[in-house]
Amino acid sequence: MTNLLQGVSVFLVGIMGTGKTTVGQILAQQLGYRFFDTDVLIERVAGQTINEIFARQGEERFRELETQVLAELSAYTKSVIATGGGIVMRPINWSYLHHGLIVWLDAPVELLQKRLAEDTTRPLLQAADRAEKLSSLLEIRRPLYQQADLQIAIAQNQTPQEITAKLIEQIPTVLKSKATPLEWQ
Ligand SMILES: Nc1ncnc2c1ncn2[C@@H]1O[C@H](COP(=O)(O)OP(=O)(O)O)[C@@H](O)[C@H]1O
Ligand SMILES: O=C(O)C1=C[C@@H](OP(=O)(O)O)[C@@H](O)[C@H](O)C1
Repeated sequence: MTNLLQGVSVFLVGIMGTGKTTVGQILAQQLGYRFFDTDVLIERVAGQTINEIFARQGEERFRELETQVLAELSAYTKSVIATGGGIVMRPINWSYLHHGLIVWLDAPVELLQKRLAEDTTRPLLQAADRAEKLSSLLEIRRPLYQQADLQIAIAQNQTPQEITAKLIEQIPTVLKSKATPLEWQ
């Protein structure tokens, strides 16, 4: 399975709740890759939760830490990296994401709203109008997610295992159509 990607890392992008962490862990296991979650690493570096970083130091500080963690991860091979939903917003982050295969998990907003209805860990969704906030974030970011190498459309009731299987099935199509950067050879 690893041969398919020749050790190239996979970066999962997409809005909050699409399943980057859930799918990423299964994908890593199936590829025989390591798994990393940028949010977990940010919390470790800062010694605070994501909520605390936003509340005490603000979103800009969180974005700086996110870029710092991503820069370090981009040097790794054989890794699946679940990124935070806002990672696509900073142009510099794309230079790091392009070290690997960028996969967009694209779930309908109604599904995300249902999944995150009770969530308290995402500071951008703490407002009373969380459903609208999620929709507007998705609209702003959609053109950026579309820059990914591969888009995986997620349907209602699809299990993480089914989504992972679909992703693995589609990898060869994108590897063929993408020029092979030197570090991939
Ligand atoms: N395919 C799926 N079917 C049902 N629930 C899912 C699926 N993928 C993720 N979830 C659930 O949705 C929530 C958000 O998933 P998560 O992997 O944390 O998303 P992300 O990392 O993209 O924010 C979690 O509670 C997770 O268990
Ligand atoms: O969309 C965003 O800007 C964010 C998404 C979160 O990650 P998930 O996409 O893993 O929830 C986390 O990085 C932070 O709360 C900000």
